[in-house]
Amino acid sequence: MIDVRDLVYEYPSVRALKGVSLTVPAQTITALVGPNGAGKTTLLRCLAALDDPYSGSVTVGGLDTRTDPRGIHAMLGYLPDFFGLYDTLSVRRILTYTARSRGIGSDLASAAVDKAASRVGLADRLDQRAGDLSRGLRQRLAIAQAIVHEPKVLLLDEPAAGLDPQARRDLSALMVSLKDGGMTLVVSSHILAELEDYCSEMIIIEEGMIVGGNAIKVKDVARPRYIVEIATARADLRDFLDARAGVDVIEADEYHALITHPRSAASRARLIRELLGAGFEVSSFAESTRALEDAYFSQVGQGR
Ligand SMILES: Nc1ncnc2c1ncn2[C@@H]1O[C@H](COP(=O)(O)OP(=O)(O)OP(=O)(O)O)[C@@H](O)[C@H]1O
Repeated sequence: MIDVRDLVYEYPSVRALKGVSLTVPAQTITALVGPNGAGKTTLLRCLAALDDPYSGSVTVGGLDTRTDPRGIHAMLGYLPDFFGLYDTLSVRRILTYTARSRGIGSDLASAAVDKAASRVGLADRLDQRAGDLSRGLRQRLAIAQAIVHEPKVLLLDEPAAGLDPQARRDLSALMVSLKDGGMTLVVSSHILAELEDYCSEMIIIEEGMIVGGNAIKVKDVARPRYIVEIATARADLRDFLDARAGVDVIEADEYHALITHPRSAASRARLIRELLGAGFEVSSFAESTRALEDAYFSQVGQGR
């Protein structure tokens, strides 16, 4: 659905994107993560055809951002990291205004408003003033604005920032339901721990480049990640694991290793037996519940 090739973007004083290439499959949720200043917002703005690249190309649904920005605006919704709402207006009026400014005719606007409000769970608040909504509901209203024209692609820049845990959980469920309804979502976030609740791919960006060159599959059900810990240091832990069939070592030091391994109790038991047989004092062998964070921290900062 989205295809980015060798994208370079420059502000007057800084090259913010240094040759980014990526693809985003249709009807998926891709998380865009990385440290402050990595280039996430710049990339999202280029995907949304709001900024023109210095070189390279971006296509969304087969349209090129340079040659058909308006076509892309029609098929795409964008929630910026800082958004404003007309606090004195009702939810209905705000959404109606957005629908009309998106070119939806007056005869269809009311149905579009009702649909967008109900998709984000605001159907019973249409007559409430935006200024009276909680932060979580304001975020939902801003997302409703971004989807009122039923885009195929939705870009969300830090949508979870400042939300409490319940509102973040609701937001995750909302994103999944939008994806299930056919949308393709790209979401930038700093909150790694919750990405696994909703996204299927993670792209790490650092200093304007995609780390590792590829998206990371968030949930690989067949090959989960395990953390192996040993009580006494062994410099050969990585080499030993590397040599085992079916094991991929993501990171390792003398005391622990993060590995991927087939989800089979028998093969896990065999690996533990082999470790013990080779004199490794295994103190723990557990599935990593923070697989994304592990993957993120094993990748970010390596190039420095
Ligand atoms: N309008 C601008 N003018 C000049 N430089 C900018 C501008 N906007 C961003 N930059 C610079 O471009 C780089 C990428 O910024 P960007 O906002 O895309 O990063 P980010 O990953 O979204 O950061 P954050 O997580 O803090 O929002 C940074 O070095 C930033 O200082």
